[in-house]
Amino acid sequence: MSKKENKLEAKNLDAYYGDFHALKNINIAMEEKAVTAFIGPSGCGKSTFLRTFNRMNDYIDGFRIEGQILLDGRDIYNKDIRVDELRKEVGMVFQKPNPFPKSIFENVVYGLKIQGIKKKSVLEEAAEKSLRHAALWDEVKDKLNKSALALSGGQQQRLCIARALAISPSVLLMDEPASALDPISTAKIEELIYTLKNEYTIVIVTHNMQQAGRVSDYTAFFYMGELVEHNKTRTMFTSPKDERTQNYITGRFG
Ligand SMILES: Nc1ncnc2c1ncn2[C@@H]1O[C@H](COP(=O)(O)OP(=O)(O)OP(=O)(O)O)[C@@H](O)[C@H]1O
Repeated sequence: MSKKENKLEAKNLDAYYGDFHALKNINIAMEEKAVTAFIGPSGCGKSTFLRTFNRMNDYIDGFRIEGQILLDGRDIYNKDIRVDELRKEVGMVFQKPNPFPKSIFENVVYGLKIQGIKKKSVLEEAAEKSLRHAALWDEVKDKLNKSALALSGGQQQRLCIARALAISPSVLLMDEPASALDPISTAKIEELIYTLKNEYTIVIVTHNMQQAGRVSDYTAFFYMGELVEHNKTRTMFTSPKDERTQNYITGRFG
């Protein structure tokens, strides 16, 4: 099998919140249609780094980057990049499920409606496809017009994944997507991530090392704003190269 292309890359990336140097000379290339987990102790920069891939940090006063973030080889911080177009390509799911106070159906088709798609049959088809993809269809198909807020936390998170998938991204960023969920819902999200990687490039921030071991092909370990080590997950967990990685994965700090 030929080697997969690099979907996402960071080159000599530094990031700052005002004077605070949050990410220090990060270099990484992430394969397409693979799952990469970002691990590391609290405050080491995982979420900051994740958010650079869809420019979510742009909203934060005083935040700036140096270096490059490439999506399919294109620098997404270039002046000619439209951020709304970028976010269609790079979807995001957050730690706490954040459905809108609308019906299940309206949540899923929200992004499509913003794009101006009005035709009912197109929206219905997209809603079903996305909900099936997010492994939620069977649980909600008879109550699409009910409020999304009446769903369980785990269902709400899968709904948010369906909402992200509806706009056909190629990358899915997930910031601790299961940390607010019970073990059964967590297992469902993990299974889902495993199936989604056939079609999407997935980057997941997780505090749970077992979870990183279960769902990811590659793991990147961050420590105090540095990328210490990036390798195949199995290699990283069995024979880490750096002492700091070893200390972290054996629970000696963090
Ligand atoms: N909006 C902000 N303004 C200023 N500093 C920030 C901001 N967001 C994050 N930071 C700082 O940047 C550093 C990295 O934070 P980040 O949230 O990326 O870490 P993290 O590894 O994701 O942590 P956690 O695992 O606790 O979520 C921390 O020192 C944090 O205090």
